[in-house]
Amino acid sequence: MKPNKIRIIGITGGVGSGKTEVLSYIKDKYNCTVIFADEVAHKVQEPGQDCYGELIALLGADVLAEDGRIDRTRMAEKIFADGNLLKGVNQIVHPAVKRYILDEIDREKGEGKIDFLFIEAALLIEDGYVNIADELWYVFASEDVRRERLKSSRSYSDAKIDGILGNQLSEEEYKKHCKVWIDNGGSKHNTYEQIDKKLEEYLWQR
Ligand SMILES: CC(C)(COP(=O)(O)OP(=O)(O)OC[C@H]1O[C@@H](n2cnc3c(N)ncnc32)[C@H](O)[C@@H]1O)[C@@H](O)C(=O)NCCC(=O)NCCS
Ligand SMILES: Nc1ncnc2c1ncn2[C@@H]1O[C@H](COP(=O)(O)OP(=O)(O)OP(=O)(O)O)[C@@H](O)[C@H]1O
Repeated sequence: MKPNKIRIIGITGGVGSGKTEVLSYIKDKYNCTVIFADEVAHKVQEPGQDCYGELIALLGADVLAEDGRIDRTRMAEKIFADGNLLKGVNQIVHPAVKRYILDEIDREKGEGKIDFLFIEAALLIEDGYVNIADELWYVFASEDVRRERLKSSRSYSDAKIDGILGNQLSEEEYKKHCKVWIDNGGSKHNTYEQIDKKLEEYLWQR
């Protein structure tokens, strides 16, 4: 039997738009692999991994927690308030994340067992994943809705949300680059219906 051709789909959207929520539904229902760029970014920052030393050299030893790991809250406070530091961090972390993801894609293509491979990242467009994925999906909800969800579920402060939002693309930019738009401003059920419609269509076309 011919191995499946895997469709590679990048999922993007602003902070709190529902990317993780969308993917946890997809992961349970479809024959796919999901890679979360944030998780990979955290992995490559662990002691002993590629980016650890370089990040401390850039940010200072005061970002370290007592156990020697990088304290994410302290790191976020620093980098989302200082564009140059954010740029420096991105230059260190993003190439390592991309290497990891490209290796995973190669591995999955070699095995040929899944129908879809999803890559979730807030920064897919900025980081050139446009060429890596077969297509990009944009998950969106209004800023007010996202702010409310982030405050209640993650206790993010307004200042933290503002800092992150200020470093992300505008709605128009996201929409321009993404072929599929998923409106997650309503109920989860409504969002799931949009996803099923799209993915079932792809499975039928195979
Ligand atoms: C700054 C860090 C330590 C904050 O960690 P924390 O656990 O508090 O938040 P978390 O990782 O969940 O990020 C919250 C959200 O902020 C946004 N965000 C994260 N990094 C960035 C960035 N470099 N630029 C713009 N938005 C970002 C994303 O929407 C993300 O989901 C962490 O985000 C990080 O390591 N960022 C640098 C690596 C990176 O660029 N990751 C993004 C995907 S490659
Ligand atoms: N349709 C929805 N209705 C109600 N709550 C939702 C809905 N979609 C997502 N949420 C909740 O909103 C919060 C943010 O969603 P989620 O974590 O999926 O966003 P994200 O885009 O992955 O965020 P980040 O950019 O930080 O990675 C979560 O607590 C999630 O459970």
